[in-house]
Amino acid sequence: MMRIAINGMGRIGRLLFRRLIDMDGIELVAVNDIMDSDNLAYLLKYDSIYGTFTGTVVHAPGAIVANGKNVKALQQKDPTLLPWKDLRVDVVLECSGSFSSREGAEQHLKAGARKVLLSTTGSADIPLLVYGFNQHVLTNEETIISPGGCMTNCSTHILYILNAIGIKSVQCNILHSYTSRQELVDAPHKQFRRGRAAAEAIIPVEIDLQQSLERLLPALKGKIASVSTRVPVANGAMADFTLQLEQETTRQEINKLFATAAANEYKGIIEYTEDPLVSLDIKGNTHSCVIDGTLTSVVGNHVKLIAWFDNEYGFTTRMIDLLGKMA
Ligand SMILES: NC(=O)c1ccc[n+]([C@@H]2O[C@H](COP(=O)([O-])OP(=O)(O)OC[C@H]3O[C@@H](n4cnc5c(N)ncnc54)[C@H](O)[C@@H]3O)[C@@H](O)[C@H]2O)c1
Repeated sequence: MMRIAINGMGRIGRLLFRRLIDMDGIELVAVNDIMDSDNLAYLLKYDSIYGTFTGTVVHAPGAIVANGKNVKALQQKDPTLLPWKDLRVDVVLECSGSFSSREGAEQHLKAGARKVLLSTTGSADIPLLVYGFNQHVLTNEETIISPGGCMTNCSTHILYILNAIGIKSVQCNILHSYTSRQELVDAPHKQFRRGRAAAEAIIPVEIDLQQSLERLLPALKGKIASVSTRVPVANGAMADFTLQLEQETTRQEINKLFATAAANEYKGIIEYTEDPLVSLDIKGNTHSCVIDGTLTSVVGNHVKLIAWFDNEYGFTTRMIDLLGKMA
């Protein structure tokens, strides 16, 4: 039985809670957030994206009881003060977004956890393991690991597969639902545009996707540019890749490449579809990316490829996959 704690019960932390509570081989022993646990229990029960929890979830003093299982609920801002040693926590799922550097994540180890799995890319000194790409390099020695972000999980496979033809350059724009790292109404923000009303505008934001892709695919260093455009929907993302390949290709060749990958070695990681999807259709999809073959277009060696993903559900699926490798 792997003993798990979740630090940061936001969108990602709560979705992991819902998915892990009844999972074989997992014991969810504690959650921690700076917010009150009765509020967390309420948000676990009623979710604006994925609907009402199908089991039972109630708040008890110092605990959240879900499907009859008692999960300790802590309210501690400083991770070094968390009782991970007493609770014999094997892995902390660090989902607060506040401890994504090595120094930050190490605080959970100091508190007595054996290992930490981030919910984002993290600093460059933390091993970056994208499930379905390089998770096999994980050794038992690693105590802090990163699964990449949702955008990295989508893009890595696509660029790796297309680089079999040869990529000269790639421009990537991830059209992404708004997140809590934006403001709902206009407010001051270090990245000015993230401070603009999230549900009112199409908002380009700076991202670190290029850096993580260059770490994973060093052969593409200097060939990648990326931006994310936040759009007024609460869930879902559409990645739009424009590539110059080393040689001319066809729409049929590109689609065949991805349809074959999805049906074989990338089964469960990549999906290929020719259905006329919109972003809502991707809700609850467990794949890292869903290639939309209807939108592939090619002019000579110039390729446009579109992939959908559920930034929450698809991503937490990969975190859970990676967790399974952390025994
Ligand atoms: N939402 C997404 O689509 C998505 C996808 C992939 C990765 N991520 C990454 O996951 C992380 C969390 O994202 P989110 O969307 O769940 O954010 P969120 O804002 O919904 O949740 C963050 C939670 O952490 C809590 N928190 C803040 N400081 C804390 C502290 N010191 N100790 C404990 N808890 C604390 C907050 O109260 C909140 O409940 C971020 O790093 C984000 O980049 C998010």
